[in-house]
Amino acid sequence: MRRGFMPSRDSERSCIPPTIWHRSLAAASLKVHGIKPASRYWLQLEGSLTKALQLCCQHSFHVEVVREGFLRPTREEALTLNIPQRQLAWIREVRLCGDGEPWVLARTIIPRTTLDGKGRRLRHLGRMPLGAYLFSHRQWRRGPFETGLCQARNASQPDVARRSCFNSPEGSLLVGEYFLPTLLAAHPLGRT
Ligand SMILES: C=C(O[C@@H]1C=C(C(=O)O)C=C[C@H]1O)C(=O)O
Repeated sequence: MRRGFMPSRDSERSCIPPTIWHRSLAAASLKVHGIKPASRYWLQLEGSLTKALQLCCQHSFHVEVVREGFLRPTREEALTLNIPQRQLAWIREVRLCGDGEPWVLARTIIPRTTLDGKGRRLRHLGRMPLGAYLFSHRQWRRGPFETGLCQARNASQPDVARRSCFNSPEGSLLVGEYFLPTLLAAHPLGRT
């Protein structure tokens, strides 16, 4: 079982806690005393997370860009994407907010080669959800999910996450989604 420990990087600036990645939800479940039903629901959700969150909103959904730019991925992220360990990548960290409050933190790593050609659009998403781009271009295919166990530093931080690679002829990118307690409390089983 491949496990990746993502040590805190720029931890004083990143809002995302260090996370240990496991090949599957079952593998991650063996490491903790059970994973809550609400966490399981969101960890296993198929399709666009953005769309699922929008269905839970009473009045508004928006993306807050926390930081975006050419930064160095962690060694573990570079290994996952099979890119040189010291190569910069376009890194996007956002909050996905429902009805005005953050529900999901997301961290996306986009290798430089993926930004060539049509992929250059990925540097200019701004407040447009990444999923709106990926799921509207058929050449992008999502790989399997890994489950992450976060080292939350306080009760407002996520304790579970998922991540997957999206692949296309233009290249790949790695999307991590960290589920906040606010979402799990308000919408334990998604739209009701
Ligand atoms: C991949 C998706 O895009 C979402 C939007 C993101 C963004 O705008 O940066 C990042 C992760 C996702 O939760 C999705 O909607 O499933």
